[in-house]
Order: sequence, then C-alpha cells, then structure tokens
Amino acid sequence: MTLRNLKAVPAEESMNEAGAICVRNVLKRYPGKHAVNALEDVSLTIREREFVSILGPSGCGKSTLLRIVAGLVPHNEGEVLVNNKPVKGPSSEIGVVFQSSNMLPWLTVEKNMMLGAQLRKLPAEQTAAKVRDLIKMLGLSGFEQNHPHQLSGGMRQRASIGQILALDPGILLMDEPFGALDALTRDLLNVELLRIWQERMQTVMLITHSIQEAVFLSDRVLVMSGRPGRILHDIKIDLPRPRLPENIKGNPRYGQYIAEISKIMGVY
Ligand SMILES: Nc1ncnc2c1ncn2[C@@H]1O[C@H](COP(=O)(O)OP(=O)(O)OP(=O)(O)O)[C@@H](O)[C@H]1O
Repeated sequence: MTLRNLKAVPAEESMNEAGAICVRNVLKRYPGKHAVNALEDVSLTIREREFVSILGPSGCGKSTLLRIVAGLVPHNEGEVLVNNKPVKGPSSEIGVVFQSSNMLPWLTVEKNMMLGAQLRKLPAEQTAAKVRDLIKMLGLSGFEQNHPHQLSGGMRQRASIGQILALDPGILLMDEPFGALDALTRDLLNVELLRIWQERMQTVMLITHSIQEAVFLSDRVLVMSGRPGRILHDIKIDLPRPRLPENIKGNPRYGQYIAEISKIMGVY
C-alpha cells in the first residue's frame, strides 16, 4: 500500500449523509477587545456509532468546536444538529468528558458516579446496578468508597468517564481526556476506552493532540487548519477491529497513517 491509498479526502465529501452530529458552515467569533474568529466555515458529519478524532494545531478551535456541539457555547453562523435536532443547549443525549476530572472532591467514587442520575431523578436501583457494572468494567472495584484525592490520575479519569457513562448518553464528546496522564497510563486507558466503545458503541468525538492515539482509536481522523479552524482533511482509518496494541501497533498501515498525518500537520 502506498500513502496515496490512505484515502485523505476533502471534508465536504462526507457531508452528503445524515449523522448523529452534523456541523454545517459554522463560524464562531469570540467578541471583545481581542476579538477572534475561532472557527470559520467548519463542516463535518459524524455517523451514529462512529469514533472520530479531531487533530489540529494548538488554538485552532478544537475545544470551541466540541463545546458548540455540546451546547455549552453558542455559534454565530451555520447549523449544528445532534440526532437531526438543532443544538440549543446541553442535552441528556450528550456526555462530555474533559481533561480534568468533573468529580466532586467530597463525594466517594460511587456517589460521584450516582450523582448525575440522581440529579436527573432516574430510578435509584437501576442507577446503582449500572454504577456497580461500570465500576467493575473500569477496573475500580475496591475503590468505590474512596474519594477522588485517594485515586491515581488514571483512576480519576476512569471514574470521570464512568460518571458520564452512568447516564448512558448516545454521544460521547471527549476533550483531551487523557492529556494530563503519563504515556503508559494513556496507552492503557486507550485500550480500555476501545473496549468500552466496542461494548456500548456510542458515537464518539474525541479531541486529541496525539496522532498515535487518534489513529489507534478512530474510524476517521479529521485534521483542522490553524486558526480560524477549518476541517482540512478527513482520513478514514482502515485498520481491523477489535483493536489491541499487539495487533495494531506492528501493522505497517498504522505506521503509514501516522506518517501521513504527521506530514499533513507538518510534524515529523
Ligand atoms: N472564552 C473565550 N473567549 C475569548 N477567546 C477564546 C475563548 N475560548 C477560546 N478562545 C480563543 O479561541 C481560539 C480557539 O481556542 P480553543 O481553545 O478552541 O482552541 P484549541 O484548538 O482547543 O486549543 P488547544 O489545542 O491549545 O487546547 C483561541 O485563539 C483562543 O484564544
């Protein structure tokens, strides 16, 4: 296979079908003395159950884009649809995981994971059973009664993901969820994230700075330009699933995708 076969296609080509997330011609301007256009003419579609990562230089508007899709930040022009409905604010269909943990320090892991469902007045017994399963699935058994400061960074991030998964969102938006972790923990959590995704098959939009992480995890990788951010490349990652480090990292295509994306982004 040559690099030309890697199917880096212009972003607009993926726009012809409905998706779980549809962003069309979005412009975002932050007003004020130092007004900036963070995003200009951004369009993308993420299909149901697809895992899509977004890469781009620092300050190109990746977090802004994620917050717009999450309904946390308004956009100025264009259209943002989630499950074919315009985004008007945060929604229970979407879960958001940020780089730093969302957990309340005075609550235990278990109580933190129950909290969102309690606030939404979901049935307590059902939530408790779900949280028990998630604790097991996320390797947190034995730490249910610990407080966040009694966990390692990786465990805190796993528990934060658990908090969101306890609400069963169909769409998961993740903004550098493993950015603050060491490389080894990050690799382990990538494998766990894939396992969870393969079991639950949510639609995922992941913002990351790591080309390796994006290629390992994703069905597609979108590459943004510098600010004002636009989607410049839409690269289909044609690697077999289920993906495990031992059957992916030695695959020559994995290395080729990384080389191709590094070249596009001007990092070698
Ligand atoms: N609340 C805000 N008010 C004003 N400007 C903002 C605000 N948030 C972001 N910006 C600006 O918008 C641009 C895009 O920021 P954003 O955080 O979305 O980029 P990013 O690609 O996520 O950056 P990084 O990779 O460094 O985290 C930057 O120039 C930033 O300074």
